[in-house]
Amino acid sequence: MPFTIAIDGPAASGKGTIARALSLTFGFHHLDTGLLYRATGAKGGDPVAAARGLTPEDLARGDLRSAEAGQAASRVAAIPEVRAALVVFQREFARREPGAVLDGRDIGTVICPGAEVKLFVTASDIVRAGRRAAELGADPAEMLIQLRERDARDASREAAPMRPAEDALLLDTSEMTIEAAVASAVAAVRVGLDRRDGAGQ
Ligand SMILES: Nc1ncnc2c1ncn2[C@@H]1O[C@H](COP(=O)(O)OP(=O)(O)O)[C@@H](O)[C@H]1O
Ligand SMILES: Nc1ccn([C@@H]2O[C@H](COP(=O)(O)OP(=O)(O)O)[C@@H](O)[C@H]2O)c(=O)n1
Repeated sequence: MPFTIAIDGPAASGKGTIARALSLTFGFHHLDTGLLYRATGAKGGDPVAAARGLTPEDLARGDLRSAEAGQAASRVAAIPEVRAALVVFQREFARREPGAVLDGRDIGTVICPGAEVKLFVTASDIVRAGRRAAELGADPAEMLIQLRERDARDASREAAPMRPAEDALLLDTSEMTIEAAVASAVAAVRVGLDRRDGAGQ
């Protein structure tokens, strides 16, 4: 049986860092679902057609990590038909053997409500803006304005708004090192794996 880990949370909270570490630790596949929205926004033109026609080359573009691509992603991500076009690919990915880690905004609530482990990763907006500014070489104050705008849009949209699933474990990394945050996530996944293995016996 495949094992699915859903990781959601606001911008620059550490989702991708944790997801990559879990995929390495457990040998699971990893999908950064934000890239699907970033690539859709970066294509330009009709966003619904862009989402329906996404190719591996679109996802490999070098400019998808920029702050501008993040803002464009958040705008197209509010369109229900864009989200609908990306559901099947994500759900199929989530069932890959031996397991999969998906990170985004609606993984635990909409894409994989039955995921074996769900984490909602947060950090204060000032900490997140500082981390993203350091990563991109940008101004922290400007980054804070952008992250707040994007988080507000992501949380208030009607289609699959960003929110923790009821059964998600909340992980506030504001005062955690990467190592500590990863260790907490690894421990949560071990509990989930033990539960699955126990139930299967
Ligand atoms: N616990 C942490 N402490 C310090 N820096 C972190 C921590 N978690 C992530 N980072 C750094 O913050 C930035 C954003 O992390 P990332 O995993 O890309 O977030 P997300 O996927 O949620 O946008 C990266 O530069 C990453 O190295
Ligand atoms: N599952 C997802 C993933 C991303 N997104 C959207 O895509 C944008 C970019 O996501 P991302 O995960 O790459 O952004 P960061 O958290 O890395 O800054 C988000 O602001 C959301 O608007 C979404 O709506 N649903």
